Amino acid sequence: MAVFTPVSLDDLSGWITQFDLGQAHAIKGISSGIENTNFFITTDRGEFVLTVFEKLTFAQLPFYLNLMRHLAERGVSVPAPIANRDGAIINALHGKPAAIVTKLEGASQMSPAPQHCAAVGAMLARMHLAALDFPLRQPNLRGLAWWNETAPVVLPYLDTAQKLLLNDEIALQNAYAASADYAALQQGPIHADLFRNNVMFDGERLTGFFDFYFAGCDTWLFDVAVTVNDWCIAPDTGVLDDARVRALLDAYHAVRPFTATEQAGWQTMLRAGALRFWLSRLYDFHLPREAEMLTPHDPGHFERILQLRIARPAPPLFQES
Ligand SMILES: Nc1ncnc2c1ncn2[C@@H]1O[C@H](COP(=O)(O)OP(=O)(O)OP(=O)(O)O)[C@@H](O)[C@H]1O
Ligand SMILES: N[C@@H](CCO)C(=O)O
Repeated sequence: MAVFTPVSLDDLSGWITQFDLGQAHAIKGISSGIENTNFFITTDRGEFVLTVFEKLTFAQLPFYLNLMRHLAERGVSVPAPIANRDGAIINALHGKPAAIVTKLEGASQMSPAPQHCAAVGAMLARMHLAALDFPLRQPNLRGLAWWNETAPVVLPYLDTAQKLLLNDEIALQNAYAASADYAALQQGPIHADLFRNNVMFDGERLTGFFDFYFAGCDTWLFDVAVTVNDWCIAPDTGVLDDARVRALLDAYHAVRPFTATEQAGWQTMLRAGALRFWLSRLYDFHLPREAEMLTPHDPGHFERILQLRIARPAPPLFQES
């Protein structure tokens, strides 16, 4: 279980008195996360999620938590942060920043059908639009600057072919990011990590997006690419499934129409989406942090996806008439 910071019921009982949540009755570590330490907690007011942030700082967190609050207030279904009696939503626990948010109903849909992908596409577009007037600005901290910093750190662990793939892709993405086409892409706050395990479904009803702790300001197209690269593939091979790609993109397009510039950048952006997670998985694999128990994600999965997106064109963003 990836519990980096243990929290006992005793610890919680003292800490929770600053909130209007009544008494704490239970706390249970959640095993699946790899970035933060998460707990389900039960109080007099019901069930919530407590997150202790392992890497994010007090300075970075207001962006994520206020974005969640902003979206929740605009009817986008995301966990709503709970403020203490002073109005603070980020509070120290064992010397680390921590927050309590509402618990979403349902479970992750790890074998999505086209209708699940359509629900995700539509809500992603609604989320992009709803976040447009969010006043805080923070870059995507796992964006281009981080790729350029991280590539040299992981490069020594790669074989010759992998080094070539990584260096070529970094060069191509730098060139694209410097282009006029890139500058014309729609930007705003994005989720940036909208994998199947960060969305809840109750049957076919989407009950919420969560885990906003990689969110940042970046192109909307990058968010779509990251999402398609996880939701619309054969999990073993990374090959895109056209029916799911079409369902997700058409549903997004119906809410917020894609532009011709986005269409032109789509194939490159799918590669960027693969590169980002290949790099982070390589980093976590070769330079792991200590945890009580931790299984790193397989970097090879996104290496394959990157190779596939280079080799074969994906379905277009939309059909041009
Ligand atoms: N608000 C929420 N409502 C319901 N369940 C939640 C909520 N937040 C987290 N969880 C549960 O906790 C698990 C881990 O949370 P989360 O994905 O945020 O952790 P993480 O460490 O950021 O993980 P990763 O970065 O690996 O996706 C989720 O898979 C989900 O089951
Ligand atoms: N979604 C990321 C983990 C960080 O949230 C991955 O699958 O590598």
